[in-house]
Amino acid sequence: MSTPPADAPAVHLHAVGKTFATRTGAVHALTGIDAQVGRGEFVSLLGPSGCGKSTLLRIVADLEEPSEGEVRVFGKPAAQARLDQDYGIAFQQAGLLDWRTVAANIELPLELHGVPAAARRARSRELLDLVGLHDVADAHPDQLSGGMQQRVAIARALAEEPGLLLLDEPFGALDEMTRERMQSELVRLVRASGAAVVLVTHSIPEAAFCSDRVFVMSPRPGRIASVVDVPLGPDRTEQLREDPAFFDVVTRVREALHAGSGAASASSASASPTSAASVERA
Ligand SMILES: Nc1ncnc2c1ncn2[C@@H]1O[C@H](COP(=O)(O)OP(=O)(O)OP(=O)(O)O)[C@@H](O)[C@H]1O
Repeated sequence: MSTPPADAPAVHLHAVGKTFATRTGAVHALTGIDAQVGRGEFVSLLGPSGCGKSTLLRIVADLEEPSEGEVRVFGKPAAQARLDQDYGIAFQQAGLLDWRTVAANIELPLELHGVPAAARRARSRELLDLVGLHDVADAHPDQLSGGMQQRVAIARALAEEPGLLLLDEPFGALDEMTRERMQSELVRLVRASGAAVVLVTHSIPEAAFCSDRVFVMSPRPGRIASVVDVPLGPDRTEQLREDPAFFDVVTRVREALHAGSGAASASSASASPTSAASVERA
């Protein structure tokens, strides 16, 4: 394989579509997805239930094959990026192993890839500090709250210093207050690590608070109906939630979501001139 360009975006999707063959016929989950996520950029995927958000994330992660189109992760085919551990992934269920300690859970991907014990331990200590959990390193996951378990899952996803984090509703099972706290922590963590993020969410405020851009999807077959730029700067602190600029973004995302639901046939990323320009921006 030729060497991928050093400035290739974290994610590049061109004309991606996905059709599932089921016993009751074909399910057209995604069509005509054209988008890029820049290095270090935080993008959310928002859209009605069943519009294909998780499927798109799974395609980027090479857990699902697209039926058509091209997927590149840091300029490489998705399968190569998976082999190279270019991304970390976390889902709504933290998916921790209860028989391993918190530190041992974080070290698991490093262990699987043959990283020596001393280096693994050093990395898990560093990550536990980063997520504020160093005092529960030797606890077991079932002794932690849901929010703490999600922090462990995110630390585990960051263990191999990936340039990209793929997150599917990671805070979906948490109460509202914990969820808000986790959002600011997540933004702080990924800014510190420099990773790009693709976050699947159902929450308009979550997408607005965390993202640099929000990709709003139409109902099935899912396409990117519009892209909302979020000009709220790099620091996302709790005060931002009271800021009129934040309300403005929430309103724009909500309007885009409603417009997208009524315009299932709108062409992807061309709902407005700014959207088209944004989606092509690396
Ligand atoms: N393995 C599969 N086989 C058949 N159909 C599937 C499969 N995976 C997903 N689908 C269908 O594809 C469509 C998109 O599903 P997906 O889970 O990606 O949507 P979503 O936007 O993430 O939904 P939600 O917001 O409810 O989690 C749905 O109609 C779903 O039933």
